[in-house]
Amino acid sequence: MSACGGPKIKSELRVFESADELATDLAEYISQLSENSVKERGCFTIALSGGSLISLMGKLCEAPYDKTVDWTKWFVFWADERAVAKNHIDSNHKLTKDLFLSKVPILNSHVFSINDNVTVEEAAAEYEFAIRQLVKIRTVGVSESNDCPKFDLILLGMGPDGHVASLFPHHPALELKEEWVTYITDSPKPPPERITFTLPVINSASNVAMVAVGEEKAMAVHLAAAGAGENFDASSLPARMVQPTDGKLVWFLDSTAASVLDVSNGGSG
Ligand SMILES: O=C(O)[C@H](O)[C@@H](O)[C@H](O)[C@H](O)COP(=O)(O)O
Repeated sequence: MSACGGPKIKSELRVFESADELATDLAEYISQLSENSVKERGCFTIALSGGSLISLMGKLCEAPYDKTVDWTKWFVFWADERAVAKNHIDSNHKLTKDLFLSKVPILNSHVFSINDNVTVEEAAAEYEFAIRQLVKIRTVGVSESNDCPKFDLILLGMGPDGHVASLFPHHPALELKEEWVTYITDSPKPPPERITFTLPVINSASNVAMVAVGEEKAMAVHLAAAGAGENFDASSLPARMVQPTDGKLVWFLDSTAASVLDVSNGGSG
């Protein structure tokens, strides 16, 4: 692995020769954050996205993590979900259940999936309400700088267009300041209807990990992680708008996704 940081404060870039090496480090990173949160707060709140990220988390289900992680203290959320039935092939819940949740002893009552039986508008409102209840009792922490939930870790994939969660380039959802969870009906990546965390929630997390593998992500990684010109329109690249206020951002990249980066400019921030 080579490590370097971009110009942003509190961000780190981790570049790996292969997706397999990335997956090994990602499992260790998540397990360490889980251990720290359980020690400090008695629980670990983690929000997941869809895509290749979930299979890259696979090593967490293997030794030693299957035994060493305190799974009963995990509370699982989704940073975004597609508006399809929970058993549909496109469902992020199904993906996570098949590849992860079915393999580790996380309590069912600690898994906060998004309602697939109502409209996206209702599902987003319901999800935000559920998170508000958990913030009130401090199962989910609260940001010191605003009243946003402070997840211990939000894991995000990134599309070649720089979208994260279901926040797409130039979409009005990028501008939302008050909402914690919103919905869209015009996703350029199918399916069109989705529910997503907003940027204020993502940027209030204690830790955000952005995970990207593959050459098709290289240009977006370069622009989002390493910097772009001053006149760069941030809304054209949502990944660049991921800048935790008080938390730490770590990029996990394979060498192809990092191929356009100039790592010589790096250094942990
Ligand atoms: O549900 C989704 O579509 C996502 O949460 C989305 O933001 C995903 O993480 C990226 O598109 C990266 O996906 P890949 O890693 O599969 O390219």
